[in-house]
Amino acid sequence: QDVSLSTKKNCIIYLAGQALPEKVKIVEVGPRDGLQNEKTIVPTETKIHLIDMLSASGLPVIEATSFVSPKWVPQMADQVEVMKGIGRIPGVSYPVLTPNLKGFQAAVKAGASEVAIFGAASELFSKKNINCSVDESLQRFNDVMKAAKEAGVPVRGYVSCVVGCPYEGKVAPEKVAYVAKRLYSMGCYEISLGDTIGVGTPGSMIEMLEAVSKEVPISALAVHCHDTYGQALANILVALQMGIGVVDSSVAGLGGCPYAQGASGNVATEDVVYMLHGLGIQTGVDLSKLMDAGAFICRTLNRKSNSKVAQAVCKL
Ligand SMILES: CC(C)(COP(=O)([O-])OP(=O)([O-])OC[C@H]1O[C@@H](n2cnc3c(N)ncnc32)[C@H](O)[C@@H]1OP(=O)([O-])[O-])[C@@H](O)C(=O)NCCC(=O)NCCSC(=O)C[C@@](C)(O)CC(=O)[O-]
Repeated sequence: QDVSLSTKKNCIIYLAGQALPEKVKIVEVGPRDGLQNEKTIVPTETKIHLIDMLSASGLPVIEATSFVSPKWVPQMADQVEVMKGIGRIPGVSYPVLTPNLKGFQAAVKAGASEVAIFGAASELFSKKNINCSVDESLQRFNDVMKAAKEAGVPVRGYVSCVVGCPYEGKVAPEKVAYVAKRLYSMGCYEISLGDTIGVGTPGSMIEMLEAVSKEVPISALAVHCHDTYGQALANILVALQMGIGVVDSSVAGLGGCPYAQGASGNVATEDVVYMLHGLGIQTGVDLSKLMDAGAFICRTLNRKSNSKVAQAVCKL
């Protein structure tokens, strides 16, 4: 079954009268967000092979690993070996998570040329995830940002729990707007808005995006949707309708945050690419090669893909 760009001829860049971006940048987070919660340690060679396959599929950004404490996230303890082992394709970016200056310095030493800092709109989640309050985290991120500016390293910013928190419940859009604005003002070139536990619906997404877009330009926003309640593609679609052109996703829908009980994987990259190509939106991704990467990691982890597209074409 051909699920490539066969629908491209019927380009619809308007959907129900609303303009959609002609191109979308996909930020593949599978090797980091997808694997960080795996109970069994995934061999470093497997991680490297996965990243190399994802690179070959045409993805422009692949979040490779994180420079966090191995006591907190043991699965990412081989971050240096991963960074040294991957075959980098020119034009592809391989950012890594850095929660503090220590992580930033180690990342740069290992060859990272882009990093991401990660905050939250919820106090309790911030405490559980990075062991500090939201304001303390912003202080730490300032230090990272200062060092990154000196080193000429671009920094992406995440805000977690943008519509709901596993510990606090509903999160007010103003809180999300506050943290997003602080990250943007300190110099993050892009702010990724994470529905960490996948509770958002198009209604709550629009409310949150309206509040955030008053503080941060739409052109600097990305959405990062987990698919716990099966709402991710609908939520991404409303973000596109609001003009957002950057979408985070995880091959085979792998993942979940270790500090967010009940969080399932990110939306599957295969499903996002299928939807975008069906809408006539360019991504530069070869869906067939992407599915090969998804099939490889599912085979290796001995599990079924969470991608509906992969299930439909039996590349499990
Ligand atoms: C932030 C800390 C380190 C604070 O942890 P802490 O315990 O408060 O840190 P500390 O400064 O007191 O140091 C304690 C120990 O950690 C070490 N340490 C300190 N920093 C580092 C570092 N960078 N790399 C390696 N080691 C580090 C430090 O050297 C020391 O080692 P010891 O003396 O005990 O041997 C910790 O809480 C942590 O590592 N948290 C990471 C949590 C994480 O990775 N969560 C998942 C990613 S976020 C996510 O998934 C959400 C997202 C982004 O996808 C978006 C969404 O979906 O919402």
